[in-house]
Amino acid sequence: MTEYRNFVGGRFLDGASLFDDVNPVDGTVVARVHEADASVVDRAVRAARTALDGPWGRMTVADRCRLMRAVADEIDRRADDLLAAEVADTGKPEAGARELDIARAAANFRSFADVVAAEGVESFLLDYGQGRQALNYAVRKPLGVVAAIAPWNLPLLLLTWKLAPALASGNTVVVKPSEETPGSATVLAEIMTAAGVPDGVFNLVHGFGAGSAGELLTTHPGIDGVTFTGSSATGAGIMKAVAPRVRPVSFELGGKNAALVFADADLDATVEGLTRSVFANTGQVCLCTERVYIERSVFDEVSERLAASARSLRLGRPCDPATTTGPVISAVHQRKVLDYFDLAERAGATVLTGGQAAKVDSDLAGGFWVEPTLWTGLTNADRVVREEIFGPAAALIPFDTEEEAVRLANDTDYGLAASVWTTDLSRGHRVAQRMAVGIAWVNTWFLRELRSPFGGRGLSGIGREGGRHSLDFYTEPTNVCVAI
Ligand SMILES: NC(=O)c1ccc[n+]([C@@H]2O[C@H](COP(=O)([O-])OP(=O)(O)OC[C@H]3O[C@@H](n4cnc5c(N)ncnc54)[C@H](O)[C@@H]3O)[C@@H](O)[C@H]2O)c1
Ligand SMILES: O=C/C=C/C=C(\O)C(=O)O
Repeated sequence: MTEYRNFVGGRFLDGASLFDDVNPVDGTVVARVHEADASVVDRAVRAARTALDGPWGRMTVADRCRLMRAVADEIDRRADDLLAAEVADTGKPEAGARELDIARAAANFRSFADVVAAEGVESFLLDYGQGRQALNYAVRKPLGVVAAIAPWNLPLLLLTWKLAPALASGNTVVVKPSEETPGSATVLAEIMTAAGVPDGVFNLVHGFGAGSAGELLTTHPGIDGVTFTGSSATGAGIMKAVAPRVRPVSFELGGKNAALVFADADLDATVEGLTRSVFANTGQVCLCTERVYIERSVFDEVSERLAASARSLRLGRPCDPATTTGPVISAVHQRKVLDYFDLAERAGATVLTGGQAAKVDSDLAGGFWVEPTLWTGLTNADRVVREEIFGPAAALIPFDTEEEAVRLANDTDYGLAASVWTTDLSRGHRVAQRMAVGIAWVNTWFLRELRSPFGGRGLSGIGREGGRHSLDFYTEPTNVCVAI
């Protein structure tokens, strides 16, 4: 049986206890995971501090960026091992995981190597009277020892989205992957060593959240900042944990994302795009659409075509090329999603498609399967339309005017993403700019420019990461003012 160990100061360490790593496709145990206790977490934070004060802390930007590219190359070389670990933990279809999760991990490191290598020094000449001048320049220094806590939906993509800028900026890290998906982060530890990243720069602790490695890490006095991706509730808990020491946080949290479909949209492209935006990764992407507002004149046509597209999705084994959709991550999450299915029906929803636990082959019956689901007959007042489900489901709601569409879309406590579908690009720009979100797509979805600001507002997060925006979190500028 595979065992996933903690990785501290360049060595794999046993944990105080073991927990099961379950494959959501069939409910079988695929590995045993070493849970880090307080002593292992403390050793990891100390190793990170020691590394920061060692050769890594004195490394030139050019050498660090060279190492980031070496990590990306090693990710490419170990792609099959990363894919196997990610698929065993998540049950997601192999083709999609290779194309998105694994490929983006390498791209994240290359993107931030480019950003850091190109980053200059911000400077200003101050004229302060009688011909006198002062030169101001801001040098960026690493934040220090960064705690990176990742979720289970895009484990490697989201972990490396934090790791790449953190390491490229000269920090050292202690990462805590989700207890549901320990595998790819453990392979990444091997990759770091193989790429030449010095011992102690990358440390990995396994475990759970409150009362386990996650909370032990965020409350550790040796942590200089926390970057976290996960639920809004957990984000709030982490804010409390770091508040006594006033440590900075960067949060990518939940979403309740809207799509606006106008009557003049290219309906073929829109139905294809919406099918991806609602059901990608079995709806377990914080950017997924869970509210689809459709101009009334095309409401019936779009609803019927979207339902037909959802019914064409194929739930099955990750290795089957015909599989489009995997299970949800766990029995607990399956119950949460099914409870929302029940809530929708109690709220009077019409189930266009889905609404139940999915029927699968007997050898998969131990897995956590749900039907891709679409509802009509709900409103913004319903809990199912206000609360994040984080599963393969969306409510379809009609609108009559652009103003009404904008109001409905922005009527949420979240603020992560939106998509606007129209062939009138003036309207596309106008409506996208009015979305109270971090990222608004027009006639596309989940198309990512890694240098652009990415993140959410309200319950969807704090801060932006991406390109130079990541440097605002992972570095601390010191402005030097020199009287000339
Ligand atoms: N905005 C994004 O980019 C994004 C990405 C993925 C998931 N999410 C959100 O995350 C949720 C689903 O993912 P999840 O169930 O893994 O989220 P989660 O918040 O339960 O867990 C995320 C991570 O935080 C850890 N954790 C939990 N409690 C903690 C605590 N008190 N202290 C420290 N660490 C703790 C977990 O062990 C895990 O590693 C959904 O709400 C989804 O929208 C957001
Ligand atoms: O589930 C959340 C997905 C987040 C995606 C990113 O952070 C990204 O594409 O960089």
